[in-house]
Amino acid sequence: MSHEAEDDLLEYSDHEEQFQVPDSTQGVDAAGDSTAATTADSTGADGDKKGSYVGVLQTGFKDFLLKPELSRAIVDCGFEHPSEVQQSTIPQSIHGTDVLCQAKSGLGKTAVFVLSTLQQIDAVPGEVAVVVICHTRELAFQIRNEYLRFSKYMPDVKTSVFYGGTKYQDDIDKLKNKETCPNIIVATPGRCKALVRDKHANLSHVKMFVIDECDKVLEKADMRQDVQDIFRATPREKQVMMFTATLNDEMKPICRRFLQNPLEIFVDDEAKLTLHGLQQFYFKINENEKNKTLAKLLDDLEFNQVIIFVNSSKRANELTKLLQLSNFPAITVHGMMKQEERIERYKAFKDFDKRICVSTDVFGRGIDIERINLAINYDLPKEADQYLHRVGRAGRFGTKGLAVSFVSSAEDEEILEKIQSRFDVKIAPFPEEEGIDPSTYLNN
Ligand SMILES: Nc1ncnc2c1ncn2[C@@H]1O[C@H](COP(=O)(O)OP(=O)(O)OP(=O)(O)O)[C@@H](O)[C@H]1O
Repeated sequence: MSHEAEDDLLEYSDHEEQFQVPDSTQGVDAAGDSTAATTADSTGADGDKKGSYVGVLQTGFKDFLLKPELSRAIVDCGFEHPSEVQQSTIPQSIHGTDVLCQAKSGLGKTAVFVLSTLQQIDAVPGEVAVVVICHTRELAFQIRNEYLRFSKYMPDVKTSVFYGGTKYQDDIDKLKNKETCPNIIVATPGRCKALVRDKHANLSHVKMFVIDECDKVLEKADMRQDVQDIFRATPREKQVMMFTATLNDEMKPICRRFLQNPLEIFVDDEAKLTLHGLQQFYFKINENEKNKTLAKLLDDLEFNQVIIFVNSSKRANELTKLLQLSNFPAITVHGMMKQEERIERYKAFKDFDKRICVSTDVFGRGIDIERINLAINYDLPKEADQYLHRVGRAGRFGTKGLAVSFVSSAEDEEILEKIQSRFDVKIAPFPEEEGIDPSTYLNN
């Protein structure tokens, strides 16, 4: 089997789709909306301003005493105050402590590991010091871009992204040349494992190992095995950090096998995973009413950008065609597309060139598109956790947003019930008569 064919199998697939008392001595509850943070209402005077949600913490990034080149980049990125999860994690993670961190969607988990690794890195040419693993190619691409943003004033630090569906030889060439060999690798498990197995990636100098969306990455045996193989190629002594918004009790011990005496940050109550800036509604309709309802929503609602989730690549293609025929300028991203095209479309959506994106769960987690204020579940996901991740694409970093889900079967109704009871969120019938005041879900 060719490398590409092989690691394609091991990446996240569309069809794969089918919370908690801190229990460590170092456990901390950093749900992200307890005490201080809830006092900041995202609909307040400057409530639309990104980051204002967490401003009440009254701490600044300067309190972390980061390298000046990192502090400068933080200012350039427009980060004023650390979010609660950043506040509770960074002071220890920058000193090498292992971390297992659960915090709700969109509140800046990425910056925790990007800043921590950049703070500690000693970039030796030709040596890989940091490995970051995540479950999808677009997320890997996005994380690499975060590294580029924050290492802007650290010219010696080189970061590369490796994932399946691209030319294997290009990765090999990059790794074998001391001038281009990255100090930080961001990768999906399949490609990274192949590079390690074939001895193109030397991980013997790795000092920090990160798994983003760790519950997803370690959930299925094949991906977990790949990560274990990569992990084994790194030295025993290193810092390991893991992040996710959802972490059930079965996954915790699996994650802990990779960790030594970690700082554990859990959301002690699943209800706290609810995003308060996000309004959530449903339509109970038949399957054959979905298209008409969707078109009406897209006409009636005011959105900056919208993401529409479906449960298969085929449905994504069909729905996109239909929307285009109705003059909605939609694009689609799913796992059955050429990789370059996937990334091109991700960029077009991220750069606001496109406003409507139909996607499978390839975009269901981790993807951060600032202007999405509307998430639609054309198909309801099969798991309550996945609902939380999907709707979290809207309402990032305390901004406002709207989530609308179509419920069209008895199975959907059960899932809706589960979501509401587990996350203590009220998902109301969509108010068709009175409509929704756009100021409640539209960010300035
Ligand atoms: N302190 C901060 N101030 C302002 N913006 C921030 C801050 N921290 C993070 N952000 C921004 O918030 C957005 C969400 O961050 P990020 O993608 O890291 O969230 P996340 O916790 O990983 O979410 P998810 O669980 O959905 O993956 C990003 O656009 C990021 O740049």
